[in-house]
Amino acid sequence: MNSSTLPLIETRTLGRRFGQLQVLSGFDLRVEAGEVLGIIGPNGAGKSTLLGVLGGSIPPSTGTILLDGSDITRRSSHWRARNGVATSYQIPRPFLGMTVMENLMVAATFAAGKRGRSAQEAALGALRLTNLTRLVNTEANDLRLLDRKRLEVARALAASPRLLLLDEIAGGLTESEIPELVDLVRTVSQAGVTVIWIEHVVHALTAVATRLLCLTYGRILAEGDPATVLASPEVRSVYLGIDPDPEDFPDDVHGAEPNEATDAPHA
Ligand SMILES: Nc1ncnc2c1ncn2[C@@H]1O[C@H](COP(=O)(O)OP(=O)(O)OP(=O)(O)O)[C@@H](O)[C@H]1O
Repeated sequence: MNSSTLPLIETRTLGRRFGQLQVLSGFDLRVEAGEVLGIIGPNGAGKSTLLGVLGGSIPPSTGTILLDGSDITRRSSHWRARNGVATSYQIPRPFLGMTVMENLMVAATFAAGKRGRSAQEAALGALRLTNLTRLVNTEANDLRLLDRKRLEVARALAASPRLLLLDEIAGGLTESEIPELVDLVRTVSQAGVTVIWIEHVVHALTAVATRLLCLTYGRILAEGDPATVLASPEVRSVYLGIDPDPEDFPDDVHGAEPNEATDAPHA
């Protein structure tokens, strides 16, 4: 088959069970190169499990994962990091006593398996993309949270990924910092990296996502363009905690956040 017709990543009947709990079930996903796919869903919907399965830290119980058409289901997270799939987590875990550049060199060398000049170029590229050049000699310990988040994304980018998985990276940021984070994700996307971003800060996702998917009980409740997904009665009810009757709630829901009164998550 012509590789240009293949999605960058695809899952077929993916499932993951923890004991008696079926967290993901019959999960089929196709993500094309260049997309920014946003994923929302209530607490416990299976979002982080899905990201872990895609990134290789959680083996699936059933199903298949294809990267560019090749089966990577049994490949480790280490292998995936070196072959185009990188993950950035909510809680930054840099080496606190090292500078920004040292952290990126470690990521490029050990996580990505690059050497010498290639490692240095990857680290410098990640620095530029994440706007951290000004802080190159600052110890991670001294970075404010937003810059630690940048560094976390930069460490993932040092592996030169084609697919970047973002797990609730807006967590802990102030409302005024969110636009900068959105700009960061947009810049990464414009550099040619495909992004899958799980997030509870819905307006951050809608600012940059080309497609939104709402997960509940490990299944797709709705997917499509962000405005349509957020307007869907099921998503309004299950995730946003809004009465599905649009007559009662005519306001635009683009800025809506999950309703804390439901089992929906924190913003
Ligand atoms: N290692 C594990 N062992 C047992 N159960 C787990 C494990 N990891 C996740 N679960 C359970 O699987 C379900 C889905 O968890 P997951 O973290 O994927 O949800 P989520 O949608 O990311 O939730 P949140 O929005 O709260 O982060 C939850 O009920 C969780 O308790």
